[in-house]
Amino acid sequence: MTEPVSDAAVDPEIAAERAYLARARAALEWMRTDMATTETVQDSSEDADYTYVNRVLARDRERRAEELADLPNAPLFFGRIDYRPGAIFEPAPRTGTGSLPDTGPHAESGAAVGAGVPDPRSTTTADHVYVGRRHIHDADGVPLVIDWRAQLASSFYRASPAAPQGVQLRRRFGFDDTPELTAYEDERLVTEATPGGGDIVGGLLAEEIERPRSGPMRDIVATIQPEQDELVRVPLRPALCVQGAPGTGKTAVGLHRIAYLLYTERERLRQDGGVMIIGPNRAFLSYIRNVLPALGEVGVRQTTIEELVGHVPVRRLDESAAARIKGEVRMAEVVRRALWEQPAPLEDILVVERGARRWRIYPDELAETIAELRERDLAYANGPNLLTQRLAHLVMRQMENSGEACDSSTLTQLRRNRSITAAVRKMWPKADPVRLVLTLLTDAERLGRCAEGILGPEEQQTIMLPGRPRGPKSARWSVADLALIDEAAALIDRPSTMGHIVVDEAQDLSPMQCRVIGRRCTRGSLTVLGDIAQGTSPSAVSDWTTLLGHLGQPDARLAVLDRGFRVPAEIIDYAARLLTEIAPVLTAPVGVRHHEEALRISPVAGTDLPEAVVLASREGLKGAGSVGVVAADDHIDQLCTHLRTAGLEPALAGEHEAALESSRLVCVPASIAKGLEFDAVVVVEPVRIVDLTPRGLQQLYVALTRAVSSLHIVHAEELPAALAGESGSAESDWAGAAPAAGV
Ligand SMILES: Nc1ncnc2c1ncn2[C@@H]1O[C@H](COP(=O)(O)OP(=O)(O)OP(=O)(O)O)[C@@H](O)[C@H]1O
Repeated sequence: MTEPVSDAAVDPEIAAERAYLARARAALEWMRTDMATTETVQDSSEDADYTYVNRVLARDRERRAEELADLPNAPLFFGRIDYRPGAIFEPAPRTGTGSLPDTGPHAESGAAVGAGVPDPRSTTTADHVYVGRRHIHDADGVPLVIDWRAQLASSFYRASPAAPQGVQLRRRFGFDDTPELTAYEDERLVTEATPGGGDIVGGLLAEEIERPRSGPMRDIVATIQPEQDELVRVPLRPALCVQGAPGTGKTAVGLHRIAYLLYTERERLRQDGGVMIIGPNRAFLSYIRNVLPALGEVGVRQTTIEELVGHVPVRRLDESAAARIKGEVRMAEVVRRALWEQPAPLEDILVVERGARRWRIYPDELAETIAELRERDLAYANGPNLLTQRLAHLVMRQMENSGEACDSSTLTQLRRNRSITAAVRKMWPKADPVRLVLTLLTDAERLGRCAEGILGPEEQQTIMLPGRPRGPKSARWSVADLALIDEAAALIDRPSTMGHIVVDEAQDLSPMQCRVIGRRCTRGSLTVLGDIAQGTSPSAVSDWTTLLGHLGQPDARLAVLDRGFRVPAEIIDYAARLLTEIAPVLTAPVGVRHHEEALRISPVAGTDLPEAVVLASREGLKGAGSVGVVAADDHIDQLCTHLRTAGLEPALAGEHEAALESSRLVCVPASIAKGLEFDAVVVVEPVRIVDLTPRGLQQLYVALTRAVSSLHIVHAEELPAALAGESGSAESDWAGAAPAAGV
């Protein structure tokens, strides 16, 4: 790989690439104008239908023209791959009539772009294919830039010296903020072996990763790595599950995968209900919210499991024991029993009058009919209709047996018969999922009945709702309760499904939450992202096979990402010491970047701790980008206040939607640190994070792996055993550190 070249004055290549960029920009402008001004197809102003069609077409054109607007901050291309001359483009003379070549979702990789298509970038030495965020062609249909999702573009991401895929050279471009092309970096794939088997991180990639963080997550479309690209492009089905160490790009892969799937399967996904991404909390969703729009996708629902279930607001945190039991799959049967114990036969004979005659259905027949319906896998809400139908049939059969002439209208009349409809209402009461779970968790007798042989008496006691809520509104629901309510709701009426669901931080899902997602998923169209080592919820499972089973996707493809892009090797190696305790089955991740000074550990006296945090924060703020102070949830408010008193202006993550963007310094409760990242991180009193929750070590592992450039651990108490001892870090004894030093 060559050193990045960045001086336009001395490098004629940069001047040439800038000229090409200007040409692409002009072509995009032409595409936009063409889209906006081309006449609508139909033109018959007297015909109302045509007028309507014209309006629809015109609106569609306007929308597509808007999509073609030149985004001010996004370069039109970010890379180039070179093939031998004639491999991609035919060196035909320019005809001016070239048809639009197929570089779309289904175009063949590596095949010539199209017969008779002239190529402005085909030189005597190479065919140049430019890769960007969207396809751009000129007025003659000549492709100037291909969409990164086109099949041909996958070689930009995946070609390697070992498997060059016909690519001779890969060029990555660097841009300034305007965005003007200011640099390029070449990698020769055919003639030059890449040292380290292609595992090195190029200068522009390292620069991109280390670009100071401010605000939400950015897309990585220009620098997707081969192992990531492979996962972005796997087909819709079967389900894909990605186990990835912190910072290996799972979230990025999930988001780019959505953009890719929408490119290749847009219509199918739309017809199947659209695409949705489920994240762990609002802070995380706010952090990722800009990535899909930057990739041109605005119609993707981004939600948490709480919002997805809806029904009631969450107002309480369960004790761990209660959350664990409520999250277990055993609860599905308890809820099922609670719902299906509701239909019950009348104790008396059902008498149906028709004219002068009376027909009778006896309680045992009613019981048999209800039992038969219970056996069937039907949605509870469909029961009344079917029961009415069955009862009408029973009466009609009696009528026929007694010689009465019956036809289809007899059945219709019987179905409307008042005695029958009133009996059905009584026997098959309406069910409301919230009320059902409320009674189940407040009525010990009912819970005892439904949980018989499933939950022990102590477990039953543990999951009862606190207080004596009088109705669904006064009850203080927890997240775990929502999954029970959703289970009931889905038994009553099947929920609508989605074309594709991406679940991030999936390791934290309880089995009952997995069922919430699984039942909304169309035939295995699911991407599951997570890291078993970061499982912090009380009911998190410890292996993917079990979790995928609960999601209803036992045949999912399991892939592993283990090259860490976010966290420097010095930090990830240190944090990975915890793995033997929290996830012994996982191998330690490999950090692709090295920063010798990345890790610093400062033991201080207890009384000095708050000041030491101020000091560490100030130091972090000296660098560019964001600083995160992560501490135990019951400690963070106090630290935040202290930082404010010291004249710093930290935001508190989770306090409001835009907290992460409102200040360079952010205080983060450890419980919501997952998925976030900061240029510099200060982790305060690790042992306090560990002691606060049953999965405290996992919580600490999350906290330690949020840093892009530096991690500073400040502690007064002993470090957890796995982290104590030689770390190779710069260890400074801050006991008695003079806060007045004015750092
Ligand atoms: N190919 C890449 N090019 C540039 N940046 C990358 C690349 N892959 C990952 N990154 C960056 O590394 C950081 C971590 O990525 P991401 O958040 O997707 O990782 P993750 O595996 O989901 O991490 P975690 O498990 O901690 O949530 C992000 O800033 C992302 O932009």
